[in-house]
Amino acid sequence: MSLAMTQVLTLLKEHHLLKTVTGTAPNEAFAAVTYDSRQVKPKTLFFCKGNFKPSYLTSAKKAGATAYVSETAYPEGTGLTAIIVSDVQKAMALLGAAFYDYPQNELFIVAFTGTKGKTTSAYFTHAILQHATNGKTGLFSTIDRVLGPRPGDRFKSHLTTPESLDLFRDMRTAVTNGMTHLVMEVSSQAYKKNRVYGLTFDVGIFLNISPDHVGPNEHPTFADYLHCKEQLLVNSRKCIINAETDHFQDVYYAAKTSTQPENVYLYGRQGSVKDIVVDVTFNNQEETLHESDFVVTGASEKGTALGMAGAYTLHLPGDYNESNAVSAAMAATLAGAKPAEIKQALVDVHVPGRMEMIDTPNHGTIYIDYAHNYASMKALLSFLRQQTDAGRVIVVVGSTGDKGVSRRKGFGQALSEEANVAILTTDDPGFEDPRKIAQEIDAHIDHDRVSVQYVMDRSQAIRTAIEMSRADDIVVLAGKGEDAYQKINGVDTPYATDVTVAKNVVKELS
Ligand SMILES: CC(=O)N[C@H]1[C@@H](OP(=O)(O)OP(=O)(O)OC[C@H]2O[C@@H](n3ccc(=O)[nH]c3=O)[C@H](O)[C@@H]2O)O[C@H](CO)[C@@H](O)[C@@H]1O[C@H](C)C(=O)N[C@@H](C)C(=O)N[C@H](CCC(=O)O)C(=O)O
Ligand SMILES: Nc1ncnc2c1ncn2[C@@H]1O[C@H](COP(=O)(O)OP(=O)(O)OP(=O)(O)O)[C@@H](O)[C@H]1O
Repeated sequence: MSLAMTQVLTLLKEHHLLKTVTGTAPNEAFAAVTYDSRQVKPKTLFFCKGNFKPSYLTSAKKAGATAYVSETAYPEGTGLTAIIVSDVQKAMALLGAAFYDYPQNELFIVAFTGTKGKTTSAYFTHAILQHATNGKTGLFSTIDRVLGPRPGDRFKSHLTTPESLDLFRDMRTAVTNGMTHLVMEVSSQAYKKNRVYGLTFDVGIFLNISPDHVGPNEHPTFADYLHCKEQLLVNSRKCIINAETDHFQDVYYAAKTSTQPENVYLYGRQGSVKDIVVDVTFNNQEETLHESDFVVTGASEKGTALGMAGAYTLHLPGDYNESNAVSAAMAATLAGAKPAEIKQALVDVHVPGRMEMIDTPNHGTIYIDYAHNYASMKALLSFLRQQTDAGRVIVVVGSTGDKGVSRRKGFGQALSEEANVAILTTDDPGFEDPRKIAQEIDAHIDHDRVSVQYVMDRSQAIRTAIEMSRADDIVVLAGKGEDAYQKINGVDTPYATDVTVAKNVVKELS
């Protein structure tokens, strides 16, 4: 991979990003691109972005960078070519795509956005397309990135949507490894920070939106959050929209600004959307705590033409997971999958930390789930409550520190509406006091309906919940999924995972 200076300047000029350039050498070319001084090699084009310190540029220069792209010129960069731009994140995305030689042109890309269900739906779609493409589908999810067929091609993700340079690098690796398709999650932050600037997706799916991610390090307002999410549809060739989403009209309008209506597909649960003509509907046939059977119907000419009508079984409980599965099936169909491949994948699929279930001989049934805001907690608990006749719903939950402060009120509300017992505990407290966070959740709990305990050691909280449960109770371990750490004072402190802790307790008790 390489990039010539002439190409850099042409691209930046074409996109009206170039402000000034000083010290260009004739025929200058780059052998590497990075935004991290610790990764610099000789002939690197270095990007100064975010919470950048000028000393990083000094380090980059020492390590062999020959030019830097930045919104400000730095004295520490004297001797390097200084490419000053109006938006470094956009510049980075454009130049990253060029450096890695536009890998997106060699992949069919399906991208999901939504407040809830991105990871689950991406996993479903990936599972279907793995069948359809004979193992040639990559995955960029919050949990992990899959760039090829070997175990070494799968690694943990740091961000839901990677920085643009990492994104294009990983796409290129996926192509080199023989991948023809890619399923990815696109967070609102990805658009806010221009990580996917310039990228057009083959299919973009909008799952839902609810209040979340508004705060100092994320979005200033809900309107900004919605706007960023809508950009996925503006930048997709074909769009799929959940007609049940809040702000549907805004979202549909955004899709139609750049996509012909015949390439916009709407879906919804039968009877749940009024005044909207959907293309695909689905209807539950049977739902248990283990799986659900549902039927998909083409509700318009366009929806029928997809050819995916029929009965499906999903081996993951939760009525909202049926909706996720339908979005995945539609996206996979547009990517070339057949109903038989969809059916097989939905039976086999496993999504780590989402609705994992542990049966106990004498205590309640335990669910480990990643629910970590009002919408997901409400969806999860109301589903489980409908499934249990006599038993109690016992929930172990905390809320993250330093971000998502509104989630604390949301948890209090959802617990008041659906739970019998809340064990408040620790969940990635960051630089905050976990007990204080728990008190903020507690302030919104209706104590006439819910009995509350504070057990700040998360493993101990899980033990308390399981020990107190009776056979017909449901125990929910919420918010951490399969996270194997707790973020405490800036350090990822190892944690055994909710699943492991729960399994150990169950073993001891049986
Ligand atoms: C607000 C935001 O987008 N922050 C991201 C951003 O931070 P930043 O650019 O300020 O980077 P930084 O780590 O502070 O460092 C500044 C720069 O100095 C460089 N550096 C640093 C040290 C050094 O020795 N040398 C050096 O050159 C760094 O590489 C970086 O380029 O770039 C970093 C990677 O370069 C990300 O890790 C970081 O995400 C933070 C950790 C984060 O938590 N982001 C969240 C809000 C996020 O993006 N979440 C969404 C999901 C949200 C959802 O669920 O919808 C996501 O897509 O993951
Ligand atoms: N369609 C949905 N509607 C409401 N809640 C959902 C939906 N899908 C999943 N959930 C709930 O949200 C939790 C997180 O799901 P998932 O990881 O798939 O979403 P996500 O969009 O990737 O979330 P995040 O952005 O927080 O990583 C699940 O564990 C479940 O409790």
